[in-house]
Amino acid sequence: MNRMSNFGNQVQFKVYQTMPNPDPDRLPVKYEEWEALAREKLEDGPFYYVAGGAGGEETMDANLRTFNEWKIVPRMLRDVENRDLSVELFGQTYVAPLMHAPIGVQSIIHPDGELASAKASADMGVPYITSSASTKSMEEIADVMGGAPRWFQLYWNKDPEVTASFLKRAEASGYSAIVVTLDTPMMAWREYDLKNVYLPFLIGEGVGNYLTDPAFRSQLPVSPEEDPTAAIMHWTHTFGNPGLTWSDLSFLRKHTSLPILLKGILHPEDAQLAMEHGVDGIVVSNHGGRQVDGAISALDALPLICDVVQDEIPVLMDSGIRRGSDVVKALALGARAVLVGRPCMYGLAVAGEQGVHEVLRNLLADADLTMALAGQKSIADLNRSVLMKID
Ligand SMILES: Cc1cc2nc3c(=O)[nH]c(=O)nc-3n(C[C@H](O)[C@H](O)[C@H](O)COP(=O)(O)O)c2cc1C
Ligand SMILES: CCCCCCC(=O)C(=O)O
Repeated sequence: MNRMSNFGNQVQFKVYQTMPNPDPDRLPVKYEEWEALAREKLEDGPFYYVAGGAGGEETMDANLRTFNEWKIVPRMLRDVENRDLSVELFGQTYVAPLMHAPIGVQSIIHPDGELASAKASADMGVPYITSSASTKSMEEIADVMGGAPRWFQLYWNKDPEVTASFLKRAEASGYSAIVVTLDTPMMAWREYDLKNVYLPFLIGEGVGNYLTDPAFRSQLPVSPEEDPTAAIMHWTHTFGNPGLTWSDLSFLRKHTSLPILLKGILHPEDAQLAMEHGVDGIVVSNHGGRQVDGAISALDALPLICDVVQDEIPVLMDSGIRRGSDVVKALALGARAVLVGRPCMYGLAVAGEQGVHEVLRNLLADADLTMALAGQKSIADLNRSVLMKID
């Protein structure tokens, strides 16, 4: 039997066993409850850094609302006893179409930070995408994951030597794809962070990958150990590169043989350009509503982009995945896999590695059960006929 088809039953049994005498310390099941507990654990600064969006949060809200506008239309009598949630991407088979989104500065959420999230993902067989802005270095994160699947997310530094060095280090430490985030060459107008006067990078969080990088260090007049403030200031000036254009993509291709995915694509014409420039995949994303307030929701953008891409390269998506039904809807609209962001961070805040593990496990179980009850046994069979849009 496929490994994934057990998740639903495991969770059901656990819930039913604890029903007569609920343990008050039991970890939450509901997304909203994880978020509420995270709110209790974290100070205003870190909590709103995670939970907040750009501007008036119109796009962040739209990300969730558009999932509700699509309805699953279940089918019956289709033998769904054995389900297959596995997915193949770039020649590798993954247990499920779910990945841990790249998330930086996790030390503001839990002292174990990215190491906890990476270990939980590795244990679940869920690929972990290490952020350039991780508190821990990409090598430390790779070390705790053993041979488990991992990708690396690149913030394209102004200094080409640093960008090339990151790509080289990612290959050397066993990352098997590069996700280039294009929507954050600079931080957006984030009202909670401005109100709270909270930017983790300025207190040295999330720069671990840089401080250990030989190319980054070679640009500093003195070492970061001697003058941490100067190192952070140098980072703020070089972190993002708003001057990039499509023709610059050839630089990345020259410096890595790994598959390259572009994250932050929302316009169908950019999807077309991505293919013309030979990229290997696309992540439809508005960064969880954290960058352009007023931008199209990721789920609205997804089918428009899939219509252009026509399965020539894999299209992944994130921004708004909260429950198993969201996973099924995104896949039915053309995504090959989805990335999970804030839910994992609330799990991390509440219970460290165990919390992330529980969030991922529940999400997988929920997706598996939703597939089964909708009469779908393989993600390859999912298509738009499974859904209906209610405006
Ligand atoms: C606290 C936080 C930090 C993030 N850091 C990064 C990052 O370093 N690199 C990146 O590409 N995306 C980053 N993201 C965006 C996520 O990868 C993903 O696009 C987003 O969380 C999806 O939206 P959702 O959380 O609403 O599901 C971050 C998101 C959050 C909440
Ligand atoms: C100076 C911008 C760094 C942003 C890195 C973390 C991130 O992507 C986020 O959304 O927050």
